[in-house]
Amino acid sequence: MGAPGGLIRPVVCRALWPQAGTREIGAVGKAMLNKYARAFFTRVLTPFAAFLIRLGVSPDTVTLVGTAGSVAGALVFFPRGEFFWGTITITLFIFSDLVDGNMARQLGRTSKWGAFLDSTLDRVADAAIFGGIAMWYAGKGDNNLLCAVAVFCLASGLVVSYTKARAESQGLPCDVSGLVERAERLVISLVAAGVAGLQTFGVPYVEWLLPVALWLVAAGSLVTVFQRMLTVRREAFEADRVAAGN
Ligand SMILES: CCCCCCCC/C=C\CCCCCCCC(=O)OC[C@H](COP(=O)(O)O[C@@H]1[C@H](O)[C@H](OP(=O)(O)O)[C@@H](O)[C@H](O)[C@H]1O)OC(=O)CCCCCCC/C=C\CCCCCCCC
Ligand SMILES: Nc1ccn([C@@H]2O[C@H](COP(=O)(O)O)[C@@H](O)[C@H]2O)c(=O)n1
Ligand SMILES: [Mg+2]
Ligand SMILES: [Mg+2]
Repeated sequence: MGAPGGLIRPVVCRALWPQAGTREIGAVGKAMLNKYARAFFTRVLTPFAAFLIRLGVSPDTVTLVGTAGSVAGALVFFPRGEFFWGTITITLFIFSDLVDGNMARQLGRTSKWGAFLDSTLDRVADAAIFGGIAMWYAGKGDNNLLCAVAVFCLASGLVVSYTKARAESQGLPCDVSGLVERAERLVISLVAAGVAGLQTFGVPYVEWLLPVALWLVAAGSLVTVFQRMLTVRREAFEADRVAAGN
């Protein structure tokens, strides 16, 4: 998980920038879904997480199996244009990303390794999802422009996440999620892909949804990269100023 809600005290940042020592990021720092939907899904998924714990399953196993299932769903179905079944498969597995952390918290075993594994494998699943869509448009979907937009979604999504990871590795809080973080990227793309996939069953007028979603995610991710970069730029300048004693 990125920054948990509540009080954040990054040790390095505090040393560099004492007045930034206590930051309430829970309310302001999260995009819409992470802010509102996460609490709901936490309540819904907690009994399932408890059930897996009773079976002796570890959070890391859930992280790994969830990613493997999402990647398989994306790379088996999407390149063939089977968007309905691809989306159903990915959706079944991708909620593991909300279950693994829930299990770790119930066990009182949240760990730095778990946080690293969770975030790193998020990138793998995201790459497979947008890569699978790009492969469809590069092949039978036969649309170079949409292939490029899907590749842009893939790359910009990675950059969105990288901005935060790189800032935090320097002790700079990146306490703005921006317009489109991971949950938004996935919900917009997967809802559109799933509904567009109903075309296979003869549902008319749905095929335009996926292109629209891709353009939205691409534009939103670009805005988000700038939002995060500007936030980190401000914080980096301030930290440098304080370190220089000005
Ligand atoms: C007509 C059919 C309509 C169907 C409607 C279905 C509606 C479903 C609607 C909503 C589902 C909403 C689920 C939203 C859950 C959001 C909760 C949330 O915010 O979780 C966040 C979490 C990501 O956070 P992490 O902390 O684990 O990871 C961080 C993240 O990777 C950061 O990346 P960044 O944001 O910066 O790019 C990193 O920086 C950070 O390091 C890292 O820790 O959640 C997720 O990512 C998982 C979200 C799951 C989203 C599931 C989407 C599935 C939705 C719909 C599928 C619809 C299927 C439709 C089929 C249609 C058939 C007709
Ligand atoms: N295998 C794992 C996965 C996650 N964690 C911890 O949970 C946090 C992420 O929570 P989510 O609700 O977003 O999944 C993560 O930062 C870790 O602290 C873990 O310990 N092991
Ligand atoms: Mg998770
Ligand atoms: Mg995750």
